[in-house]
Amino acid sequence: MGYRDQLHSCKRIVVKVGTSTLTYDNGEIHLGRIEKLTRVLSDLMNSGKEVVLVTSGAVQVGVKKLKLANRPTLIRDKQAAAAVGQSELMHIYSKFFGEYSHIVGQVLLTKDVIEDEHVRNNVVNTFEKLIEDRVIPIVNENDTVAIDEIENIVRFGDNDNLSAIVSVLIQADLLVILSDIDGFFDSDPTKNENSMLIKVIEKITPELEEFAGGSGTSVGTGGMVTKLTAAKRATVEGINVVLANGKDPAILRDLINGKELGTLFLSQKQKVR
Ligand SMILES: Nc1ncnc2c1ncn2[C@@H]1O[C@H](COP(=O)(O)OP(=O)(O)O)[C@@H](O)[C@H]1O
Ligand SMILES: N[C@@H](CCC(=O)OP(=O)(O)O)C(=O)O
Repeated sequence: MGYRDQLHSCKRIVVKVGTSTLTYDNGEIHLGRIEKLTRVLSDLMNSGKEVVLVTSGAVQVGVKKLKLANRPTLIRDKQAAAAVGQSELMHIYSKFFGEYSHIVGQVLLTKDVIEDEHVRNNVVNTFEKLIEDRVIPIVNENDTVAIDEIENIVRFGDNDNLSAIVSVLIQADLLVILSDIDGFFDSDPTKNENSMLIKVIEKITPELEEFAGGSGTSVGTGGMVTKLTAAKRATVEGINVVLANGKDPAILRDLINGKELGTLFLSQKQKVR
């Protein structure tokens, strides 16, 4: 059996979608793509899979709703835009999933939920009950409070790592990160046209980490750096991770059917359920 064949039997799937996939180049919300995404995810649910969606986009949707001329740079301005955008984003997901008779539940988290056992258990219990009730949890960082300070640099939001944390907490079988790029390349393809796609990564080594650059767009946040740390976080805990292009969300179905698309980061251990 090839590496890709095992994806077919994945039952619990976390899908992360980034701002660049949810918006047009002009920053407006890409309703057609979100509609397709919800259709594919609804169909996966109907086929018996368990689906959790981790979505970015709150800041950008808020920027457009508030009719701001530019995406804000100040943290407080981004937080305010996210507060406006998050409710709009949920409205859109609820409307589209509702058309396919699926119910959504909003879960706003911070990455430190894993640090306290009591909090962690509450989060897991909420997810398990939503999944049991066939509700699709829609997760985003709680942008009002989620500010990371790494090496004295204040960073706002990192849904790549949040999606890995959620995948580990709920013991997902597969994490799919949908972005605006075909997968992980040996250098940033938006800067180097000779970059080569890496189809399978058996282990994330320091050499591979050197290939990861920042975001290529003004709306994206973490670029490949956060996607790689997320992939590491999930694969060491026994979860396969695929990074793929979300421009056509039907790719999700093809990936699960074993098609060689995107980059597959192989799980580093057998998962004990
Ligand atoms: N080695 C690499 N392989 C692929 N993309 C890379 C690499 N290094 C940097 N990137 C950049 O990362 C971007 C995707 O990250 P990001 O803009 O944060 O998207 P998202 O909104 O989906 O999280 C790509 O468009 C590309 O410009
Ligand atoms: N929580 C923020 C997104 C942070 C984030 O990780 O963005 P992205 O790099 O587009 O996945 C928002 O909803 O706008």
